[in-house]
Amino acid sequence: MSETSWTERLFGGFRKTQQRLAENLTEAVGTARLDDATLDQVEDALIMSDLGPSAAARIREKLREKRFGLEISQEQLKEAVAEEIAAILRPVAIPLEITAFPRPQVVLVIGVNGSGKTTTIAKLAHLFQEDDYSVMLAAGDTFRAAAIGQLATWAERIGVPLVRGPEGGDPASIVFDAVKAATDRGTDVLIVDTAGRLQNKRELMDELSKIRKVLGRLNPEAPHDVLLVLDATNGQNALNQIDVFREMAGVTGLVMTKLDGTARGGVLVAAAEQYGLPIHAIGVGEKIDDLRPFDPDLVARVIAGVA
Ligand SMILES: Nc1nc2c(ncn2[C@@H]2O[C@H](COP(=O)(O)OP(=O)(O)OP(=O)(O)O)[C@@H](O)[C@H]2O)c(=O)[nH]1
Repeated sequence: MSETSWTERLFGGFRKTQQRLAENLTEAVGTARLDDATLDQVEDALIMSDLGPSAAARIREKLREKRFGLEISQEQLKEAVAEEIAAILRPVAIPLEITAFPRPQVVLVIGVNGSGKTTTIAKLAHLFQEDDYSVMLAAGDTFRAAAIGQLATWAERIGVPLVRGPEGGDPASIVFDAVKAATDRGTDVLIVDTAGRLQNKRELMDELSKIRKVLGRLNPEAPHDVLLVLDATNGQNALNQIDVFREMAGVTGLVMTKLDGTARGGVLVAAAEQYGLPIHAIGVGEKIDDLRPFDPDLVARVIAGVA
């Protein structure tokens, strides 16, 4: 996909977030000079736009440092906010690099059901294919037949091999078979789907640690990446999931999906500020090329509504 159409899609996707922040900020700028009352309002506007108290406080502080007492128009305020959002996003906007030696690089994908996990796996596979990496998928979510079927459909559509077992099968043994198959074929990336039953933490933890153990036996470096897929429409709840999964599964990076069609895209900034985990990619739609690594400056401008 050309960068122009991705940029357009980004703007389209973040429209609701942008509107929310713009509305909230518009209310904030009542006076010509940046004073404490205005800064309070800006901070509130950022919190109401899901950027979280910590990012909001940081942005407020930076604005105060740089502009206190100076005249500021609404446009300048948005520009200044965009710059501070970019400063928060830049350190975490890190694409997922394929560096594992020996191959394959094993990417474990975790997240609650419905977060967009399966779709994200397909989109990630597609991204890697575009970079000429060979990809294999493993259907480690054996809890629901639908999950296996969905992954199989995607695998066929994008033309990547899938290692799968029966519904209720042992995820660890599927992962074992998949790593062996990927190693034999010299596949670059193996992406592993996992079950997302957060309501049964103990079982999920056991399952993940069993998968880890099997992986470790085949390759001490694996899994090389543990990606948590988050649904931006969940707002604050998405952040709680980072806490839970980090503790359970040692998350190495995030993918945030469904940034289109939600006014809660500010949660991307909250996640960046509060956790500092790499955000490898963002999803702004259901199509195969709706997931991309992101340009922090562009996304910051989109969120703040600066053209
Ligand atoms: N609008 C939008 N929809 C998305 C995005 N990513 C995934 N979806 C949709 O979200 C729904 C759930 O996605 P799945 O990939 O099935 O999510 P999952 O986490 O695997 O969920 P289960 O299959 O229920 O375990 C699907 O209808 C996807 O098309 C996105 O970035 N934007």
